[in-house]
Amino acid sequence: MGATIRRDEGTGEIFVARVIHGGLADRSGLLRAGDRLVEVNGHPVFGLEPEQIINILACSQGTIMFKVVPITDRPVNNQTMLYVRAMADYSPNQDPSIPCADAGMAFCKGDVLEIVDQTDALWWQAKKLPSTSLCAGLVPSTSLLERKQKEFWWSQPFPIQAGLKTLSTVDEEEDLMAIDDKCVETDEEAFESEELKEDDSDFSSNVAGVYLAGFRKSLRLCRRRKAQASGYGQTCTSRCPSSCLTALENPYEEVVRHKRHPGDAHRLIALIGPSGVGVNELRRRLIEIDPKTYQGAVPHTTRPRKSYEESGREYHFISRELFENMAYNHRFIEYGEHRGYLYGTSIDAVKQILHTGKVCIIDIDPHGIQAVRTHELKAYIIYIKPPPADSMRLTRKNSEIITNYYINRPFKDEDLQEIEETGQKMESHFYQFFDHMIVNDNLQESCVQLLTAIRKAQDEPQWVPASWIRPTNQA
Ligand SMILES: Nc1ncnc2c1ncn2[C@@H]1O[C@H](COP(=O)(O)OP(=O)(O)OP(=O)(O)O)[C@@H](O)[C@H]1O
Repeated sequence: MGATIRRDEGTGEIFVARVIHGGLADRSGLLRAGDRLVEVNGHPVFGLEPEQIINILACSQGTIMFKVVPITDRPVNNQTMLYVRAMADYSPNQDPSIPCADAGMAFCKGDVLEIVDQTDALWWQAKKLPSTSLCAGLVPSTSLLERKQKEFWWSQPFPIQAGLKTLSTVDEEEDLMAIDDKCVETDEEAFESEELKEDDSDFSSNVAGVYLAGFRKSLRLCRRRKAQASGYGQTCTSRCPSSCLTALENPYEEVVRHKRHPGDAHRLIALIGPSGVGVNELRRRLIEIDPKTYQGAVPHTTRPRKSYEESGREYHFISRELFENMAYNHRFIEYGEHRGYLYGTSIDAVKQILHTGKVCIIDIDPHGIQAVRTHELKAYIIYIKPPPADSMRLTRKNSEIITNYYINRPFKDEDLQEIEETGQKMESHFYQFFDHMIVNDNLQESCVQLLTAIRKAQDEPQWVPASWIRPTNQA
């Protein structure tokens, strides 16, 4: 019927506890939360348990008659519409504390919910969007879900701090020894020459005079090692202690429907995915298709400039002191150290491209998420998901992967397995931050999907955090 009842334990009286928005009782307009129930089909209900009253209802046929004493002070519904993105999963069937599991609504991380009633401090009523259902369902309020999350937190098998690792599992020291012993491909000299090779392949493909910056292998290797050494969560915590944890712990994030004004800067496009899935291949192809529209951010480094390099083209070459200063002032989306030099992608390098009217497309790893989900960058985050291992084995037959030890070598089964596992962990921890997902199976199709998603992100209304549109001090 779309209503729940409760018994006042002191007096034995039965009251309508809540009327579900859009349900039968609500549509009839005859029952309100707070009404006192006196009789059901002629049976006095005073002193009965709610279950006994439900039994009377269940055995009734045809018209059901309620005798009620209406509540005198009807609460005025002056609530404004609230839309939130769920940052956690919820299942009413596994929640013993829900007043009525049948009236509950399950949701998953990333779902957008329309909160239609917040009168109850513990149980809100919501619809999942897009929704065709007239009837709302019960969901825990923010404070209740926070409480539940804290209880749940201790039973998590993978707390965020230790949840993810990258393709290699050895620690930094073992790693260097392994390089000396087994893998001559990546000793310093070979690495340098690989960088040179990379210069040929990356920077000579300067389409229409545009250099493809931000694809340097040293930058990608540095990220891989940093993640390996510290774990995504820890790095994140140390870099952005308050904002990051707040976002990870908030069970709901208020969102609004927002369409970019044609005169505004484009939204930053951030690709994320397990190392080796093809994030950079997709990014590179996109820029090559239309370099006048798409561009990568030029990274910063403290390594010395080589004779053929230009500052601001391959990298912004800066001193260690300046780099550390920028890091201290949170000017980097992410940064790390590789072979004694610092590398990073700065917020200003992204803004520089956005100000030219182009679409800036970068790749980030999970600890860069909070740095790009801001009012000024309004990042649209696209998760590049690995296809099932069998399919990957086929499509990657002739492809090569960068690992900690080898610059380019054919994919092995353990790489595919590791990409799949890392992808699963990424999804399970960070799915709520992904605006779109592309399964990178067939490369051509993935490119088309990427182009379409980016166009939609720039030109069609999207759900974005409300703080981006009504910035607060915290945002
Ligand atoms: N759909 C695909 N089909 C076949 N090969 C692919 C596909 N996507 C990517 N590749 C190839 O897989 C290899 C790894 O891709 P890429 O370098 O883009 O990885 P990545 O996700 O950027 O990871 P990392 O930054 O660690 O290198 C490359 O050789 C690339 O050409």
